[in-house]
Amino acid sequence: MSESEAICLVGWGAINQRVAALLAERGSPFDIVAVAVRDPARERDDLPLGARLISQPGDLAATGATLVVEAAGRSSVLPFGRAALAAGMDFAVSSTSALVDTAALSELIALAETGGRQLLVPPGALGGVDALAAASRLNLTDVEHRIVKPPRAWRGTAAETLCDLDALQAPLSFFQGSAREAADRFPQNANVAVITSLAGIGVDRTRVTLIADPEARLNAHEIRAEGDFGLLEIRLQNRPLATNPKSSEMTALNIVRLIENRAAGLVL
Ligand SMILES: NC(=O)C1=CN([C@@H]2O[C@H](COP(=O)(O)OP(=O)(O)OC[C@H]3O[C@@H](n4cnc5c(N)ncnc54)[C@H](OP(=O)(O)O)[C@@H]3O)[C@@H](O)[C@H]2O)C=CC1
Ligand SMILES: O=C([O-])CC(=O)C(=O)O
Repeated sequence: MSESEAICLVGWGAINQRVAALLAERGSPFDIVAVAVRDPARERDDLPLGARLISQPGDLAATGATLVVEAAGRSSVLPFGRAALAAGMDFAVSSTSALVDTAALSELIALAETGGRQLLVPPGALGGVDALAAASRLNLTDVEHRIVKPPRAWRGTAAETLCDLDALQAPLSFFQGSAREAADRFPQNANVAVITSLAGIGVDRTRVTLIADPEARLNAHEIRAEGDFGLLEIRLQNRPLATNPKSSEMTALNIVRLIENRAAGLVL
């Protein structure tokens, strides 16, 4: 790999802590120069060596980062995305539910284009997004995304108002609707549906089913797409992250892949 790149992480939760740990373990030549958190006064003894804490989007410009990686939450995407792209940094989004807001998405894309930078959407907890995005160059007629997670991954979400998660004896489909509805109602679990939508036929035509399965131990994503290219069927079963059962290990791995690819001679 070539010379190191300066990175700012927005959010210091399950995903970004795992990203930092994986980069360090792998000896990847990247400098995490800053971490954006909501409360910089709170002590954190596990920060990457040399990283400074910031809290405001306006603090980004002085960090010297060239890539900003968001894994914080939906409300952080627009302010940090705006600030990063306006400061000439690329911006990678994890809380993709924020991108159902068409005006916000258009604004970020326009900022990226004006500044010659990129708004990056890594595959998150998914795989096969490349094939879906390629397939969308021809006509796609149908895209469905089913998300199957153990009940504990749905705790603290609107699923609790739709079913009794503790009483489940068999898999229960508690939501069916568009990717837009799924992302708006389940922003902690349905970011992936927006990624599928952006790669495929958009947030209003992508059909989403959410399932709580008492036998499941892993977070599963099943995508089925049909179109002029043929038929795509993908089923991924991801290990949840130790510190957040809603989020999958694959999300951190895909960010590590994005980061390492920026300096790699061979890009995969
Ligand atoms: N694209 C995808 O496929 C996936 C996306 N996600 C999404 O990625 C995001 C991160 O997930 P995960 O790491 O598991 O979540 P966590 O809850 O573990 O961590 C999020 C962290 O972000 C911090 N935070 C929240 N808002 C802000 C803000 N405005 N500025 C700075 N920090 C902030 C919180 O810190 P504190 O509360 O201390 O301020 C918290 O530590 C979530 O939105 C999640 O829904 C998750 C899985 C897959
Ligand atoms: O990690 C996952 O399996 C997906 C997820 O939480 C999301 O899309 O928000």
